[in-house]
Amino acid sequence: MTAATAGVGHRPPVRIVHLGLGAFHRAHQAWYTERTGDGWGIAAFTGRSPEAAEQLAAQDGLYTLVERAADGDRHQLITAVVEAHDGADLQTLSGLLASPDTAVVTLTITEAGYRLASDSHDDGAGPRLDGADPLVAGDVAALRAHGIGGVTTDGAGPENVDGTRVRTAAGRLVVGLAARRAAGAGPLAVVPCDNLPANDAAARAALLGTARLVDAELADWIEATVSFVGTSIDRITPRTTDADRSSVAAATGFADAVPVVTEPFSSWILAGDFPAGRPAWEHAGAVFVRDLEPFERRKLWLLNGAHSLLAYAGQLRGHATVAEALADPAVAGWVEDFWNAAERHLTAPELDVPAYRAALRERFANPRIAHHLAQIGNDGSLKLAARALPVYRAERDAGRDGAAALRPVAAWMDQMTAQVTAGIPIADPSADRIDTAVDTGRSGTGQTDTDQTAALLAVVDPALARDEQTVAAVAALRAGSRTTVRR
Ligand SMILES: NC(=O)c1ccc[n+]([C@@H]2O[C@H](COP(=O)([O-])OP(=O)(O)OC[C@H]3O[C@@H](n4cnc5c(N)ncnc54)[C@H](O)[C@@H]3O)[C@@H](O)[C@H]2O)c1
Ligand SMILES: O=P(O)(O)OC[C@@H](O)[C@@H](O)[C@H](O)[C@H](O)CO
Repeated sequence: MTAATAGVGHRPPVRIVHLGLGAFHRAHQAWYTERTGDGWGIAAFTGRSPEAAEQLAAQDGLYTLVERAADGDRHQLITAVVEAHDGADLQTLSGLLASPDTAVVTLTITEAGYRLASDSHDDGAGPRLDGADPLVAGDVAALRAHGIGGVTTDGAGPENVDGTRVRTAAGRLVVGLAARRAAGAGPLAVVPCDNLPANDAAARAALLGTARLVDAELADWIEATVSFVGTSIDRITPRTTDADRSSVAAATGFADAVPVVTEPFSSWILAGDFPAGRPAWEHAGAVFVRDLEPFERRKLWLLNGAHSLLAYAGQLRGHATVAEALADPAVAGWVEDFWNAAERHLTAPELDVPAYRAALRERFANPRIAHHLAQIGNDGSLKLAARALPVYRAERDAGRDGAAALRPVAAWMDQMTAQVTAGIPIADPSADRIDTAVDTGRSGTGQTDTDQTAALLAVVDPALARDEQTVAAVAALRAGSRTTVRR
């Protein structure tokens, strides 16, 4: 499929730069921008490998979005992504950010992509860049050695000591924003669209943290000029499969290498300033609010928290997808218990939690969306801290035991233990620490299951791991569920 074969004429100019060209960006921000129809084009960069950009560029950025409802598929051609590039192409990124036409930078780089210190939430001071992270340290060293403006016209530029380009999203943005500053192109808005609390603060911490380690003047300029917009983003979008590609080809007649399959539901709630303008996303259903936090909590706790519970408890009970796990009465009961606990702390009337829960039951049960538990279970050490433990803390503060909110954590521990034991790789930035923690409880070490529970909890939340009552409660849940696990 190309623009010519698809009958697509004039394409809009680039006004949005996106980092993290994955399925979700194409199902969500690109879809909203397309629906708005006011002529904003997107230049999207991959995160870690050029493949997705090469595939999309070969189709002139065009792809099919499949809205997969319980009763059928609806196909739509998306034209809003007008350029697709390898994320390592700093020259193109710098050129686009140096243009005053570019007004917005969106991000879907995963929670792990922000490279934040895992104990950030302990001191209450907000998110903080992990300067000791090897990728961050490598980028900082490269940028110091070569200079931020060292991107040459042939695309060569600041390279890490091992010869690879700047690799973190924040490092790349720092290079691009230096070019923008030098060109006098003015302010812009950074709009993170990843599932983490206060994602505006996370993006700010990553970007300013990196800039401060490299060039204090540039950091001051970013602080004064760049706006960080908080978002709550929602649209269940599983990884595209070969079967999806075949069904799209059969339905549309186009051999699309990178279609995206998503649910009909979509939500985008935003709070913050757009100093250089933005598409009228509200015309496509986005909602702009002053206070994002209640909406963000509702989504992260009820949807993503339940997803994590389903991912670990579901896999332990032999299920592969969300719909399958939810059809298991034991798992569904644990989800309802978790939601009951969370709902007690989601009291703003505009949240309408009963309706939100009813919609979630229906969305999760969509039998035609095969959302794999293994994909959702990735990076659990980061996700649980934001999606389950805040509910536990709120319950404890209210004088209750909060056990229902510890179940996702207990299930994660059992799933991690099962994976390590079976030699199944763990996709998590703390995989090595998880491995070591699982070993804590092995026979012959003289340590107990409780020691293992404490060691695993320390990977997720070091402060809670020092609380004996919490460790005992998680250990009790693990012991209780082992008797019901079907292998
Ligand atoms: N898929 C969904 O249902 C959904 C819904 C809401 C929000 N999100 C958010 O979007 C993110 C991406 O989801 P997706 O479905 O597009 O996944 P995906 O695997 O299709 O794409 C992930 C993208 O992030 C990039 N990336 C991965 N790790 C990175 C890193 N460490 N640094 C920089 N970039 C990195 C990848 O290269 C890729 O471009 C999620 O992690 C989540 O925060 C996803
Ligand atoms: O995308 P993640 O990895 O942050 O979380 C996995 C899922 O819970 C998530 O993708 C949801 O499907 C999504 O947040 C729905 O809007």
